[in-house]
Amino acid sequence: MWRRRVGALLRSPRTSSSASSACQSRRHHLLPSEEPLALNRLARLFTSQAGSDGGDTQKPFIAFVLGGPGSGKGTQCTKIASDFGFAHLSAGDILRHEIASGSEKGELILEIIKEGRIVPSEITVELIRKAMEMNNAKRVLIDGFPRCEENRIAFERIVGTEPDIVIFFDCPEDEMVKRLLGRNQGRVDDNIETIKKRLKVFESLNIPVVDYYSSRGKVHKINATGTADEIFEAVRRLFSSLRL
Ligand SMILES: Nc1ncnc2c1ncn2[C@@H]1O[C@H](COP(=O)(O)OP(=O)(O)O)[C@@H](O)[C@H]1O
Ligand SMILES: Nc1ccn([C@@H]2O[C@H](COP(=O)(O)OP(=O)(O)O)[C@@H](O)[C@H]2O)c(=O)n1
Ligand SMILES: [Mg+2]
Repeated sequence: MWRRRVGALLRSPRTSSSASSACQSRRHHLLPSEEPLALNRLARLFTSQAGSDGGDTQKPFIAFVLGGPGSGKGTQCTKIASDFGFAHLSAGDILRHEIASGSEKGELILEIIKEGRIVPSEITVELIRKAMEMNNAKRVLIDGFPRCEENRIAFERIVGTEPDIVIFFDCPEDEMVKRLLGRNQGRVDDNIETIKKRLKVFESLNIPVVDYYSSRGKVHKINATGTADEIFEAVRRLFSSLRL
């Protein structure tokens, strides 16, 4: 079974203390009252899967797509999805969708995104898990996640698997800033003040995740300068070489 059994999940610690402090203060941690609900839902999922297919579900091929804000993750993921048959799950889009739903959780997410900080991992991972479950795709791109060690550890704990590969779009800061200021999608975080904060968060919290996966031989670094089509040529070469 590619996902961890629920008993093991219930026994695991929520997050190690070093992991929780890795992202930021725990001020906005998931409300304690919400966790049992999440675990109950997970328990139901495991029960129903065991009944329908004997307990085993095929593990999808998972690619985490990382890079600084404006490095072109979303642009390249759209192309990969269309040419290589991947589902594209953008963590940022999933969080913005939750904001648009008008939920209480959405209000909290909005405040965090405006400040360029990272949303508590349990919230993001639970939303990604649900999106993966609904999608049920065999090949999945998870764009903009994990943003920090706490994200990474929470994914492993809640979804119970690791990515097959990690794509890292390497782009100079001045180019990222130029692209973000020209993005023009009306995003609350595409202003110079928030962009500076996002770049700091990227350096201090996201690069360590890239380093972690590099040490495990999973990272494919792509030079993200040049036109989107030029960059996609390198991406295409990489995906064509994978055993999917
Ligand atoms: N290679 C590129 N050259 C110039 N602009 C680009 C390139 N790739 C993407 N863009 C533009 O830069 C902005 C940020 O790209 P996006 O794909 O949203 O990046 P990310 O998801 O990493 O923030 C968008 O307006 C996009 O159209
Ligand atoms: N794993 C994630 C992804 C995004 N986010 C939040 O959502 C914002 C926008 O993320 P995004 O992936 O859409 O941003 P881009 O890098 O695509 O510009 C981030 O700056 C974070 O505030 C998060 O908290 N955790
Ligand atoms: Mg994006």
